[in-house]
Amino acid sequence: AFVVRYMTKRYIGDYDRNKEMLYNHKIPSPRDDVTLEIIDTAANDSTEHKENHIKWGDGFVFIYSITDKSSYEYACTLKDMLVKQRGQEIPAVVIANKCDLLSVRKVSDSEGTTLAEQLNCPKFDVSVADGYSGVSEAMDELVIQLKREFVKHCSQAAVVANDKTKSKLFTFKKGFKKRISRSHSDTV
Ligand SMILES: Nc1nc2c(ncn2[C@@H]2O[C@H](COP(=O)(O)OP(=O)(O)OP(=O)(O)O)[C@@H](O)[C@H]2O)c(=O)[nH]1
Repeated sequence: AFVVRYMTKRYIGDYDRNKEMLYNHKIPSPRDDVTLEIIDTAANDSTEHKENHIKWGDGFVFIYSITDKSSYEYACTLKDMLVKQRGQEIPAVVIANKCDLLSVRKVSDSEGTTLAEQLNCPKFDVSVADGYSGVSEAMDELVIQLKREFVKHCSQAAVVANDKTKSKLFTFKKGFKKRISRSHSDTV
């Protein structure tokens, strides 16, 4: 429901929880359009499948329902897997969903905050059923983190490429010096 709300602004409340879905979502931008590939994971994924998703993803949305403790515990299990495989510095957001149902809350606000702290990421209280704004705000934040990570990655790659060029030049210089000194001693 969260992904479809984000992509279409509409609320559709009935999905097969055991079906994995892959969506493409284009975000128009004045400079370059960005296309997000979003996997809505299935509830019955095997451990291997989950690990593959963790390897594949550039960013992660951890959604739980505030009315369902087991959904929170499941999000915590996935958080442990993510941190173990990829560390804590991965773009992520935590979504405490179903905030229209506060009267039947089963997961406290501080539990949600703890999860977000462990992922070093922000938490958003939303109701997918009630509206689009909370959903888009959370996804905008994730996209900002993804872009930041992308820029960091590009500049690191540029530094590595620059270092490689420098070390090639250094080898060349050394070789050149040797050759010069050898030819110098030949003539003396
Ligand atoms: N009241 C309320 N119901 C919601 C909200 N978001 C989703 N639901 C309902 O919660 C159920 C599960 O939503 P899904 O989007 O299918 O969530 P899921 O995690 O893929 O599926 P489950 O594992 O079945 O919870 C559906 O019946 C939705 O209509 C919300 O913000 N408020």
